[in-house]
Amino acid sequence: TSGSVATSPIDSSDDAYSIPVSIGTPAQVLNLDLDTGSSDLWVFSSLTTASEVNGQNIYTPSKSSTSKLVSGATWKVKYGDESTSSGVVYTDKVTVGGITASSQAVEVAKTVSASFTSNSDIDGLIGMGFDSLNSAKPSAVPTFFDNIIGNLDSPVFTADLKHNKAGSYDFGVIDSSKYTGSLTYVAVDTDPGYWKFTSSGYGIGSAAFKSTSVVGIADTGTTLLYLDTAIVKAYYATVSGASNSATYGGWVFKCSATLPNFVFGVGSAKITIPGSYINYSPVTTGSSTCFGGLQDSTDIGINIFGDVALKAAFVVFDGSDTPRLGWASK
Ligand SMILES: Cc1nn(C)c(C)c1CC(=O)Nc1ccccn1
Repeated sequence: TSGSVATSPIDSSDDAYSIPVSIGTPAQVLNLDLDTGSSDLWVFSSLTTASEVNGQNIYTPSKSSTSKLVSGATWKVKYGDESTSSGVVYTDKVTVGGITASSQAVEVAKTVSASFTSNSDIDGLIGMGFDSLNSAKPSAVPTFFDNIIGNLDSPVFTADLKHNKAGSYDFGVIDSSKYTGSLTYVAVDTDPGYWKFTSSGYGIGSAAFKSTSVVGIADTGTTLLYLDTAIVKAYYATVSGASNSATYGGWVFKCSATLPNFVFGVGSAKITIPGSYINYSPVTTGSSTCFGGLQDSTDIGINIFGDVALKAAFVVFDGSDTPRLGWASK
């Protein structure tokens, strides 16, 4: 089988991209953030502390004839930005893009942290990382990709994220109409569980491409592009008035600034991120100071090719016995 689901940015800053996911019988449709940087499928639910629910769609297991409690199982996930959620585990039927996992572990939240409560556009996450990142106890539960991969025509899913418009995630098929040129594949290191790869270098504006290994993760669940200090400083050195602001916790500049393109290498291929994608958003609504879409990864401890980078490319997440990433321009 193969399938495709539209994915839409949740706001004008492309802060996250959601997909409709059907859970249970009859179907309860929730808008989940497909996240290649984590491996828990968790949802706002009828069990979530009422004061922590703020407009999200919820999954009510008791209303589904196919839900089953996984006795004794709990989960607690903590993301790099310190956001958290935790709860218990059910299995139920889950359908994405016409593809069904008949007994998918659905991690039902009993509590979520403030940043999830305040985002009414996201009803949970669907993790598409490797099982080692799954937080369920006493044992990890399989991801949606784990559960469908054996039925897919090809053991892959692809990401075609776009700026300010709907894109798509495809499962089991590589749609060559969605990219230009050819795909360049690079090896993935699945330790500790991310889609971790090595970029072959970078270029800033019209400057010469710098061949250098940049290890990072392809992470659809992270908004921005986070890279090493030297690269980030070199980039913002070309933006007059840019500064690394303690107030705002990162690089800022005048919203009227013209930003250079940023190129990153994948093998011999090059992906160009338009400078406009790096003008992420005003620091506060209406401000003339804007926060950069490229930020320093030092405090994170790993480079993250988040949505700012991914939306400039067509990306194949190849889950074959030797996982790899395919990259193409579009
Ligand atoms: C690792 C990291 N440090 N910092 C500052 C950020 C933003 C990250 C990435 C991150 O937290 N991503 C995330 C958050 C919630 C849900 C899914 N992914």
